[in-house]
Amino acid sequence: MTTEPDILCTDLVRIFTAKGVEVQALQGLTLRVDPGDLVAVVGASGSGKSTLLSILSGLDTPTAGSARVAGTDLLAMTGRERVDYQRHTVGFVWQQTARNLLPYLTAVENIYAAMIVARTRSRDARAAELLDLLGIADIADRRPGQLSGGQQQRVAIAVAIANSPRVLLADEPTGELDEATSADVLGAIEHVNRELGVTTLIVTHDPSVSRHVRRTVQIRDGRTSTEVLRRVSVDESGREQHHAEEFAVLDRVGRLQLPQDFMASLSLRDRVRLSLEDDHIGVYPDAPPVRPSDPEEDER
Ligand SMILES: Nc1ncnc2c1ncn2[C@@H]1O[C@H](COP(=O)(O)OP(=O)(O)OP(=O)(O)O)[C@@H](O)[C@H]1O
Repeated sequence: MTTEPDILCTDLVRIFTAKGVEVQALQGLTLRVDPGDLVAVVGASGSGKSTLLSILSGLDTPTAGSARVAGTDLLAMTGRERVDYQRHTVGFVWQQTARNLLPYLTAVENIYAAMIVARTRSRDARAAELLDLLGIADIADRRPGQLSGGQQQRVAIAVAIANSPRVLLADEPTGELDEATSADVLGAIEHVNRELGVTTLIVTHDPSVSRHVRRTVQIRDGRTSTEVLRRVSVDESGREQHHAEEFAVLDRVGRLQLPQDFMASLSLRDRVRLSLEDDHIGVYPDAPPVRPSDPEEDER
């Protein structure tokens, strides 16, 4: 039996029209994230990462395609369902602290505020659990302005998961932090994912995020292009071995993006030759390679 994914985007298209010019921010993006997964979506500026997150968080709707999160069809939500979805099904951590936390409330009051709005019960027990999980009990009574950037993001994570969402979405959660603090905040997200099993998607332009997640999905030109999967195995002498394998993403109709360095090294462009072999598909430059002429062949 296959479980239903917590995030399933199929052929997602988002076109913006600005001053009569159309921009295709997403061009048929396909993405599947299983329950409990921790996935990073990386890509260059303008590749469509924020557009994807706006759709998944219910702030924007796609032009075409389908998107389901934890069983909710994001294209068919009523206004009321959208509010419920944002309060109970997904939690968000944004790059800017001002968007995550209310500046006039303390850390623990911010956590309570999220629970009060969603009418969550057993608030005292939940708040204590979150302070402990995120290691922020000692700063619970400070306001955001009295916290470091890393502490603010830890509080933001606690607020985002206060109502036990199925999915946690983070948009550049380390965008304003230095390297060491970024690693600390990503470690906190990893810890929450492991302890609570909340399905987590982190969108970032920072490739170093891949050290903290099992799966890194690359977006190029509004489509998922490649994926790196990491796993750890233990060898005979008990040593941990880290493995990373890169895959191209194949969509429903068979489209894939070849990695740019592969294309450059074989000068692949416009058109390629394909051949079906027993266990793989060969991709060759359009023009056959020029071989030195065979004298015997020439005589015939
Ligand atoms: N509201 C909008 N109106 C017009 N064009 C938009 C709008 N939002 C995004 N775009 C365009 O869509 C494309 C994808 O933008 P998006 O913000 O999703 O990329 P990104 O990968 O998140 O980039 P960054 O890392 O710089 O935030 C860009 O070309 C952008 O200019």
